[in-house]
Amino acid sequence: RTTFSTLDNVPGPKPKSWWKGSFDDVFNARAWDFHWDIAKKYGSVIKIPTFMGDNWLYIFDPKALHHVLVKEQYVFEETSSFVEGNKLLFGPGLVATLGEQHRKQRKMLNPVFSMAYMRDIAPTFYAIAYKLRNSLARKVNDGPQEIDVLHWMGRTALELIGQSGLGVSFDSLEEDSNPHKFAMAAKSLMPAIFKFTFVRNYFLSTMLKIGPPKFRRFIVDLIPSSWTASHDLKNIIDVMHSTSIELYETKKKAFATGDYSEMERAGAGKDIISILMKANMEAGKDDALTEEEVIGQMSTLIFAATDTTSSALSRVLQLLSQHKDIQEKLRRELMEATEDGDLNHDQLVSLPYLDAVCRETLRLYPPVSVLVRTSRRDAVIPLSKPIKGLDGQMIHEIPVPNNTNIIIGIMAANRNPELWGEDADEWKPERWLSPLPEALSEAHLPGVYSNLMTFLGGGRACIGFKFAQLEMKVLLMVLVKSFRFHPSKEIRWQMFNIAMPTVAEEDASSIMGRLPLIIERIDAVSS
Ligand code: HEM
Repeated sequence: RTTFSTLDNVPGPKPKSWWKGSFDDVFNARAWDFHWDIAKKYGSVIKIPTFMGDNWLYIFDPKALHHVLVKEQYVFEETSSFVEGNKLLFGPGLVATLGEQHRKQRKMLNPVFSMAYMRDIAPTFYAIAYKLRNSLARKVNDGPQEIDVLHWMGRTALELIGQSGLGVSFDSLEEDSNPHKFAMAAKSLMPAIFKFTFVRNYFLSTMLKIGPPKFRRFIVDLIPSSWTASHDLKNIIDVMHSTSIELYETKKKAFATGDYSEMERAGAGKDIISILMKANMEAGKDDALTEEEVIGQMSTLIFAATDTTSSALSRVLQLLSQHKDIQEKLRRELMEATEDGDLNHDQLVSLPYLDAVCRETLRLYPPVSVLVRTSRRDAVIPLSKPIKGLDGQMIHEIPVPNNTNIIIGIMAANRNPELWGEDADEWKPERWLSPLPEALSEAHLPGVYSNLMTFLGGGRACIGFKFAQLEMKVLLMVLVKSFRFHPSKEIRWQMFNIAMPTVAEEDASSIMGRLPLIIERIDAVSS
């Protein structure tokens, strides 16, 4: 800690406090300006002072990103706090495992997210989208109404992954239906976890060394009920875990007896977990996952698919409400394309303007703005172009000691003006209709999707990125054809782990989001 290293020599913001450095500037609900300012001021490699003088590295340099996420992905792993925290929350699924165990799980799950699955699942997506449309249509039957779009997108995203991921319906999407307890738990999960960000980063590993799980649970039970955060989180985990086990046992019984009646009410056994369970039964001993690992994928999928998708959908509807011309142009494309009825998967994904609107939204407003990796040994991170160190010397690569935390600047990479041009921070779907800047293709960003880091890249990239795009496109197709969206109240997006909209004038400390928009019915929707 007393030796001056290359990492110390990297420019970055001054620490706000000796205790936490700039940690709270980087990770807080209003951190947008801080992230934009440091990207503009320091460029694509930034030193972030954190807890007690510890330095983290913030990167969006393309070569550095490629190195960390692809080339040396087993050196730069998820942080222990992320993996251990997720294991407590969801069990040993994809987001809670590392190295060989994670690779093995991806090997079993990657084929499930195939193009054939996407084609199969498209009708289920349409059916859910029409249910949503009919409920909204009933609400605006007598004229335009203010509606909380985030509420409906959240319920819909959960229903989409519920039916197509787990083969179960959590929500009839009726106005006054009682959501399933799992749906309630999933909805409260993100805000509940966010309260533990600092504790999770710095103390979780130590806390996990205290006695067996039963003892730790006993300790949590002793925490006074007035400190509700820990009890809320424990109750949420209990509901998600017990529901996953129930579902798993139902499916197992159905496979064993051949009686699919229970399962076929939703998903007809075509859901991700059923496909995984079948493949797992046929897999060799070396490839097969344990029951615990399969069960671990259930809450993982719900967690990974719900808030991300509803955040993206809410954002695109808000943007359309603010850009009438783009909304009309999109509607025209959708109307013309569907003169002869609904489009199948392949027709839908190849509509150019719909695609441009989705890509541009996911570029400028990635639901996940930053992620953290940690070096598991001493390593060297190469850079696309040298930066000037604090001592005036040029730095061409950065040696990082074992256990250095690296912040992956997803949003900063997606808005880098050196790659996207001077209008990088404007929402312009049209940019996707002409060839993209040469600098961008030459940069070789490691993202799995369209030169974007939104779904990350490498062995831990989002496994559901095609699923997410299809969800967005089906819902936009159905909703934009049926309704006109207008802005309502001033909205402030919170930079939680996943971006969430709130109403600016409402309680600033609220961590349950809301996105009121005025919805006007424009077609003869049969309700
Ligand atoms: C717009 C929507 C979505 C966005 C922006 C998004 C983004 C991401 C990102 C950035 C990661 C990397 C997380 C990390 O390394 O810590 C990730 C991982 C993951 N995503 Fe998504 N995601 C979306 C939708 C979905 C959907 C719909 C599914 C499932 C159907 C899904 C399943 C997963 C899973 C299982 C992982 C963990 C992969 C692994 O560790 O191997 N995501 N996602």
